[in-house]
Amino acid sequence: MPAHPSPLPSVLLAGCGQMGGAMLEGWLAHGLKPSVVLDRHSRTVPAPHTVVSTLDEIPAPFQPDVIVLAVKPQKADPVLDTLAVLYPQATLLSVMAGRTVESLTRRYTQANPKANPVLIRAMPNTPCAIGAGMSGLYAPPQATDTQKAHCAALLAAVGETVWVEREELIDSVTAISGSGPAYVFLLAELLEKAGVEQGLPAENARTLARKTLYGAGALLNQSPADAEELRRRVTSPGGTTAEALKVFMAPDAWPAIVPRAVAAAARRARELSS
Ligand SMILES: NC(=O)C1=CN([C@@H]2O[C@H](COP(=O)(O)OP(=O)(O)OC[C@H]3O[C@@H](n4cnc5c(N)ncnc54)[C@H](OP(=O)(O)O)[C@@H]3O)[C@@H](O)[C@H]2O)C=CC1
Ligand SMILES: O=C(O)[C@@H]1CCC=N1
Repeated sequence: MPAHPSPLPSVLLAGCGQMGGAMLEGWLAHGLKPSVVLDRHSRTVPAPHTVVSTLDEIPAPFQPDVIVLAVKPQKADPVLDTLAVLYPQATLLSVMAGRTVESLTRRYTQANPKANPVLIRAMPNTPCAIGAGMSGLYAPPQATDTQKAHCAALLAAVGETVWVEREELIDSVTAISGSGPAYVFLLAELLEKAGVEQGLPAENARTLARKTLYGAGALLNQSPADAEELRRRVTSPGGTTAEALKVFMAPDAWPAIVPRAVAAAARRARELSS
């Protein structure tokens, strides 16, 4: 990944697990103003950045441009309570599924009635770790251009970004691109298994499945053609693909299952909202 022409804003990354860690890898590759990572599991970051295992360990003068909330939604409240005292005027970028601007702001101001935070939401995905992330962002009307630019810069440094105009659309983004890599990894697992059932050695089945998803993804990314057209180009009339697609595209198969799965993810995001 090329070095960023100007360093990214300084962050306090609260939570450095799967998603926080993926973003941090990309940010470090780009160049980040001196930042602090909070995570209770030991990890290291190169100087001048520091890792703390509790918020009490943050060096007193440190004032991040953006606090990135990347803990599980169910574990956010104690973190918000302490942050509200330490950083009453913060710009917070939440990548948490579900939790709304209103619920996060309410918790923050309950913990410190003098706090006046601005919450921006984003839904990234783990390919951020290799600069191939896809993030949706939402900013409420009170967010300033600088606050939005800082948050957008962080996510643009690790992939593509789209802004959505209504907060509830972040739940839709979550169900498509936030959770989406898992759907693709599931397909890789199932193709690999099916390859073994067809008699391929396990190592071959694994390579064939992974590289097919990689190649098809890269072609989708580069080609101006619609996915549907790219699919047609593989499907010879009366050939092998058509037989497989009859199974995948049966009315009770993928055309029914994919929207149902996406709706289930979006529903769960709404359940996590408060
Ligand atoms: N995983 C993904 O693909 C995506 C996740 N997200 C969102 O990102 C957020 C994080 O998800 P994910 O990265 O998977 O979760 P993880 O559990 O992998 O990461 C969170 C990390 O923060 C640590 N942590 C939590 N609370 C504290 C605390 N008070 N002090 C110190 N460390 C703490 C956790 O430790 P411990 O486990 O011990 O609590 C864990 O190491 C979620 O809100 C999720 O909705 C968004 C997009 C995609
Ligand atoms: O499964 C989850 O809840 C998180 C949000 C999107 C991806 N992982």
